[in-house]
Amino acid sequence: MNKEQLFQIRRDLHQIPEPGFAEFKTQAYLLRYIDSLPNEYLDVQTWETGILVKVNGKEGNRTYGYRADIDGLPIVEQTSYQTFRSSHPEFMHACGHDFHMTIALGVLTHFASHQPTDNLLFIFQPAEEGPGGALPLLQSEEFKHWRPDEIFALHIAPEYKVGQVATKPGLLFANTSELFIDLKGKGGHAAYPHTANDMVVAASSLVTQLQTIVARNVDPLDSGVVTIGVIKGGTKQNIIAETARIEGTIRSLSIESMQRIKERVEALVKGIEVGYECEVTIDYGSNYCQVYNDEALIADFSHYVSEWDGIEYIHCQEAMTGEDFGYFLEQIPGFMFWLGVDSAYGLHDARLEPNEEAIPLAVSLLTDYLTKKAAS
Ligand SMILES: CC(=O)N[C@@H](CCC[C@H](N)C(=O)O)C(=O)O
Repeated sequence: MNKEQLFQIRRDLHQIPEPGFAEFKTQAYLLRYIDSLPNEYLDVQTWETGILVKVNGKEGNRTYGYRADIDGLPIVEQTSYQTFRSSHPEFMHACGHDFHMTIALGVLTHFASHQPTDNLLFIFQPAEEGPGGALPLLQSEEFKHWRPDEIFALHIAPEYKVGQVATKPGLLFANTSELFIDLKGKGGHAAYPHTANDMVVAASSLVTQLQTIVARNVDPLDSGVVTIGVIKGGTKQNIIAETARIEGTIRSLSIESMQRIKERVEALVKGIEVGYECEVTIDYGSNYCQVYNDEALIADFSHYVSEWDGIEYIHCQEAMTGEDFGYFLEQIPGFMFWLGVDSAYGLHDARLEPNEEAIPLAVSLLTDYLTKKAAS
């Protein structure tokens, strides 16, 4: 498959970003492409809006899994793309899942006509950005039936150059928990604040207090994040808001800090209830466990990458990003790595423009890596 074909696939997918578990057009596109491949060695199953493709090896003693996530983000695209901008105005592939899928299809295309010795499993997984497709997929009969012995995945990294690959043994990504807080008070006329109970004021105070948790309650030698991405409340400038909602995410490197942060959120919320005479409910949404790379497999992969012409291997630090791929790694030995795509704008930025040259490079690297793995 040449690089223009890969770029075209990426651009097609870029135009149809969809929410988690609603990746209908994406699934249809992927299935159409997979159906067009030689199918002598392939078996295909769908699971929800995801797809599992098994390449049956000549001997098939082991199975190596490669996972690509397929959902988009609720971001209004602001890239300079003229011809392949998102056709879903409120959604964008701003986390590189269009790259992840294209690379998986590129590698799959090779193995559809070059039968490996062992089996390969390509996993197109929904809902990585939330509520999380990995855990229910792992529990599904479809996955159990083809469960791999080893598994890996990549994530694009705007901060690295094309040709750089970065990862580390052990902890790579943080534990995460979503955070949704609903506040209910008493609405009223803007001119009579003493008769009402203003949830805009209560929510504002809570957001400020939440920012003290990492600074004052998390061990400075550990790491934590409390980010509030959304604050909503009120209906009109001269009406006191009866309700407000705060949406955010909590991150920690250790499980103990996650527990501690949640205890502090709950304590601060109790204070708001008393102080502002309102009712507050907390919902932690979906939680992802850490991404923990298998040490022996990273030693093997880093050695392999370092020997590969045109790729620089970087031993990176852990990051506070989250990934439900961590659930695969809890059960199956494997690893995740960053793939450099050299964008001036980062992940979850409406202007993210990853360099497409990273796609053919990753396809060659992984095709070669899997050829060696599945033949050894
Ligand atoms: C790689 C990446 O950006 N992953 C997302 C995962 C989201 C987890 C969950 N929805 C949350 O917000 O806690 C990330 O934001 O790190």
